[in-house]
Amino acid sequence: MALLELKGVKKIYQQGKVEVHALRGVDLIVEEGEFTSIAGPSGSGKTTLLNLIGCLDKPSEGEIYLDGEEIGKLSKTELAMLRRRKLGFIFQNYNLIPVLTVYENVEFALRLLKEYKPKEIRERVMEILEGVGLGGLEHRKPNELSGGQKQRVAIARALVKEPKIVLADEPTASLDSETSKDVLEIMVKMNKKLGTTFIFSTHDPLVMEYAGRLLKMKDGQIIQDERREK
Ligand SMILES: Nc1ncnc2c1ncn2[C@@H]1O[C@H](COP(=O)(O)OP(=O)(O)OP(=O)(O)O)[C@@H](O)[C@H]1O
Repeated sequence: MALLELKGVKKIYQQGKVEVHALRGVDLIVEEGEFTSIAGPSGSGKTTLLNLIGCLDKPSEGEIYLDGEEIGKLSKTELAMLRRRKLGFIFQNYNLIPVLTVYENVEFALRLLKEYKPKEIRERVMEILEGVGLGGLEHRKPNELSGGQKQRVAIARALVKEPKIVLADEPTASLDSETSKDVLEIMVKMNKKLGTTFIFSTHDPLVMEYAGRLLKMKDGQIIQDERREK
């Protein structure tokens, strides 16, 4: 079974009396270890699709299987557990906790899981911070970091629990092109090292260039699915 499978997924938002058809029947299979980017014009449904894959919302129709489980059948609590254990999120605006240090921001994601002993937590956090090139900066607060460094903290936070999939909504939108490149290189490196599946939504041609698979969306449907040799 594929890591992720969407079958006939539709999403309809109710805007007062008007129905907005954000996804109009999406079929998609994503295998473990893919580095996939979703492109498409504004309003084509990219964020809606990521939100459904991220178990932040449920489809109006169709089925989504994540690591063998159909997410439409899960309760809110089960969905939250699944999200915590199997998914990592990276956002355009980093979403770091400003009062916590770099170390504590990353540590927090592991503490939530309640599965690791303090020593293990320390080892894992330090290892992942080294991995994303933030060794030595663990005592800084987010406002003492550059944009690229903040996004690296977000990457470390997403990866520290070794999720099955990392979902990144416009991860380079707040970064200049040089920094975007650095951040993408880090994600490629972690994708290769840990085998984590990455799914991006983006307008950034650079992200599309790095992607091993490029999906194009239009009007709530996937209209192109292109794989590239890397
Ligand atoms: N909560 C909501 N309620 C009603 N309509 C919504 C909601 N969220 C999104 N939409 C609509 O659904 C459609 C798809 O939106 P979505 O945010 O998924 O597009 P997108 O491709 O991510 O766009 P962008 O590139 O601008 O972020 C749009 O028409 C949008 O207005």
